[in-house]
Amino acid sequence: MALEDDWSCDANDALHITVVQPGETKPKTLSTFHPQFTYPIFGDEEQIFGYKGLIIRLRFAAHDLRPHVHISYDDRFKAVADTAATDLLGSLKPFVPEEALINLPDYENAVQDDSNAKDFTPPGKLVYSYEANERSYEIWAGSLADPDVRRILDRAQILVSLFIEAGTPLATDDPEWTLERWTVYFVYEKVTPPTPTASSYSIVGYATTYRYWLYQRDRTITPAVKDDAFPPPEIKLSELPSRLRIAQFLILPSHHRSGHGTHLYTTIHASCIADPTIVELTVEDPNESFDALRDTADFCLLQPEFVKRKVNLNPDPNGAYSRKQRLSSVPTAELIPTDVLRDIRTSFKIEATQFAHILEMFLLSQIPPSHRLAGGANIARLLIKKAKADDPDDRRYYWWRMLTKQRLFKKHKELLQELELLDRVEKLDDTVRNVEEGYEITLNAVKGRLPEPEDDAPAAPTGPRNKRKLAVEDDEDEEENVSEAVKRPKV
Ligand SMILES: CC(=O)SCCNC(=O)CCNC(=O)[C@H](O)C(C)(C)COP(=O)(O)OP(=O)(O)OC[C@H]1O[C@@H](n2cnc3c(N)ncnc32)[C@H](O)[C@@H]1OP(=O)(O)O
Repeated sequence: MALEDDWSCDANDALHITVVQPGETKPKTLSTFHPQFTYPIFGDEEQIFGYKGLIIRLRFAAHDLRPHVHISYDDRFKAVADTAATDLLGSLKPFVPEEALINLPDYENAVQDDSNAKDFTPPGKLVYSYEANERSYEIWAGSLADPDVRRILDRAQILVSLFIEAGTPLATDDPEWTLERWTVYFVYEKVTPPTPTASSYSIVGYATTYRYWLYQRDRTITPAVKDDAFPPPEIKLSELPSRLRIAQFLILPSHHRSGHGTHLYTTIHASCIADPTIVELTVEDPNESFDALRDTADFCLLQPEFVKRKVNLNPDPNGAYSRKQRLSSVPTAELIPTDVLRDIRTSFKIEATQFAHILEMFLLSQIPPSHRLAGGANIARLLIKKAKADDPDDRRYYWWRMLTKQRLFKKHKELLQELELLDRVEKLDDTVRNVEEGYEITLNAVKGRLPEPEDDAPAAPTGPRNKRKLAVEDDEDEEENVSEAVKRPKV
């Protein structure tokens, strides 16, 4: 134990990632940061044994990401029987390209005297430019079938293991027809070159996306055996109706919370909307911070459309309030304009569950804060009065909870039906409360980004930003669980 304590160190602390560019006489550091994860490389404990004062420096050239690994330490444990220091190069080799293992002076010379750097442009095509904090940025996109895209992606991919939990690098040596399904987006800052021969591009982040075919059965056609020519004409995957899926999405830590992720996501979304063969945008296993980014971006996109199309909850569905009837089911089509909403969802190409979340957020935002949980709404009274509450905003809030519960129930029906009735009611109640708390956080985050509300319109809530708590887990494609502690922030 004592031996391990003396000679062990935290792998995340030992690994330093450094972005470099040419300096006056040798490369200089632009930014340095630590990884979020090293378990794929050094094991679940993220510990390295056998070194004192260990620094593993992983360098990237700012423009073309030319990589380099340099290892230094003060002392190394001398092997005793079968106890030996971690084989650092052996652990790193599967994750870094061979070119990263040259000696440091050669690497520094290659970066300092790179004769191609001055004319470097990111691979693919320039698709979007923007300014932030008086600095200029560009987003470039190219197919993975392009060798220049593959070269930069191969260099960048170690970052996937270091920053995306359960993320795995892409195989870039697949056959061309499958590489063509992938588009890689790069975000670069346009910088003043530090030397006359240096590049004016500096990496900020990147994302990979792929198309996958969407099976759509035309029910107006009765299947029949056809006498078509054989072999059939070549099918181009890029022309078939598809979903677009974001696979890896990464902004370097030195650029976090400056809106780059939002620009990148919005650019990918805009490309889906512009492409008639793409039916909707989906995301592969998003984490909590990506969900926060996606929710804020989608809310800002859809909110003006909801306002323009006058989407709101009808507080008196089917005249139920006036007739004081007890309804046996949630009258969805009377509460919300389902046709208008279907039209908005398909034209904005947003996946159904994500659209439901954004719609629920919007409908919640239309109820004045004092009639919502966050503003101290009297839930006990609401549960007695239900749809017969006197105030239309109380009725709206009642129906908002019912609609949200209905969606949650449908989605988690099998799991919920395993519970006793009282437990089921309690679980749904907890879940809808957690969902609402999560929505309030997003509404709070988008406050400054949307036009100011009219005087009589409800304002977005204020309050501290806290972590979202959930009772039911959600994932677009995978089996879902009812649980207390979940990775996904919403249901
Ligand atoms: C499909 C996948 O790859 S899932 C994995 C996603 N990638 C990673 O987790 C890798 C490491 N992390 C990152 O690359 C970045 O933190 C990202 C991509 C998640 C976010 O990128 P950023 O450029 O920082 O996002 P951006 O500045 O546009 O944030 C927009 C909004 O999203 C929300 N948001 C972004 N990051 C976070 C976070 N860590 N926690 C909570 N909310 C967040 C905030 O509301 C933010 O607005 P605000 O800063 O005005 O409050």
